[in-house]
Amino acid sequence: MKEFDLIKTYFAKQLVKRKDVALGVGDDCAILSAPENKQIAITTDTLVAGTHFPEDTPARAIGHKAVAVSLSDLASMGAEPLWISLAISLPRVEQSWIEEFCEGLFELCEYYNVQLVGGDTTQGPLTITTTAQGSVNKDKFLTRSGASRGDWLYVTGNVGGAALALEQHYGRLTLSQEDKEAVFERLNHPSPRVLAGQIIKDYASAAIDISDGVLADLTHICNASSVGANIVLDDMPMHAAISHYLPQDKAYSLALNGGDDYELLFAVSESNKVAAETALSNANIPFSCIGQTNASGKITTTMNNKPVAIDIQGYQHFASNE
Ligand SMILES: Nc1ncnc2c1ncn2[C@@H]1O[C@H](COP(=O)(O)OP(=O)(O)OP(=O)(O)O)[C@@H](O)[C@H]1O
Ligand SMILES: Cc1ncc(C[n+]2csc(CCOP(=O)(O)O)c2C)c(N)n1
Ligand SMILES: [Mg+2]
Repeated sequence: MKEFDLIKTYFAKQLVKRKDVALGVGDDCAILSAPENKQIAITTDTLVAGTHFPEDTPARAIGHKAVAVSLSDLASMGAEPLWISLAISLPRVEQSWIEEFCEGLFELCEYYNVQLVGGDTTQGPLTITTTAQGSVNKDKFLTRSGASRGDWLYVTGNVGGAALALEQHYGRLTLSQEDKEAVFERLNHPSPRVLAGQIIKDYASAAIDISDGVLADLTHICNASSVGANIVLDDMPMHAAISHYLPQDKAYSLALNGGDDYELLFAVSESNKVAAETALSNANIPFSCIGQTNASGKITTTMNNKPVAIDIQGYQHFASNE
């Protein structure tokens, strides 16, 4: 099967058909109708085999994750997902692999009514690049730069599960079968917090999605907002399996620096605190208040009201080049 047959057989066959897509897969460009009185949020992510997912990851999980990481970026800005494009480089055509990849990809697209509107198919090392587009009400979006001193900091869900899966993958820890299944689910099937993003856009002052690690992504908010922050480790929602394998200090270091959580980290002013918490609770979204921004210009961590030092070493490409 060659390039054009692949596109026709797999990528042009999606169930989602949006009215705002005048022209989808098949021409030089897609033609999309911008929603009235809205602005478009657009984000691009690349997943490289061996860098962003273990080489033996099931195709279905890779398809899922390719959509999830981009929708997670839209979620962090409070955007509603609309369209996605897919650039895929494949070493060879293995039809069963592509079928499963498309199942993972389209399942999440269908859930969020996102249409695949175009892309590019090439031969090469397994690499997937997604560009997702979403809409926000005019000038009503979240950024990293809106936090003020004294805002409360929150995280959705829990953190560290994916990082624990990678410890198993790289042979640094040996997990029980039950824990392995739970944490590989977190690594392979992250659920983008799209609904949470829609809710907090009315209450939060700043937000980011956690891809590099809570502390590294908090650094992005703090730098962009010119604030410091203190994180209360006692309140950090850690994945339950981590404490089975690591002493407390190593558990925090892994969970807060590992990344791949795809949860939202956001700031809320004192005056919006109750309303934000009520709205998230009403929507059954798990969240934890993990600290507060301040004027220190630094990020500090405390446990039992005492300072504890945790290195901030979020995921950075090219880190090993130095
Ligand atoms: N090659 C590039 N050209 C232009 N802009 C880029 C390029 N690479 C990254 N950026 C921009 O730099 C900013 C930070 O990128 P980064 O990929 O770290 O985003 P992120 O949201 O922190 O990561 P993630 O995609 O994992 O959530 C974004 O605005 C992104 O669009
Ligand atoms: C096999 C394997 N090794 C390591 C990791 C960890 N990892 C890779 S990229 C990244 C940050 C987000 O990427 P980006 O900044 O490119 O969006 C993280 C936490 C992984 N997922 N799979
Ligand atoms: Mg992001």
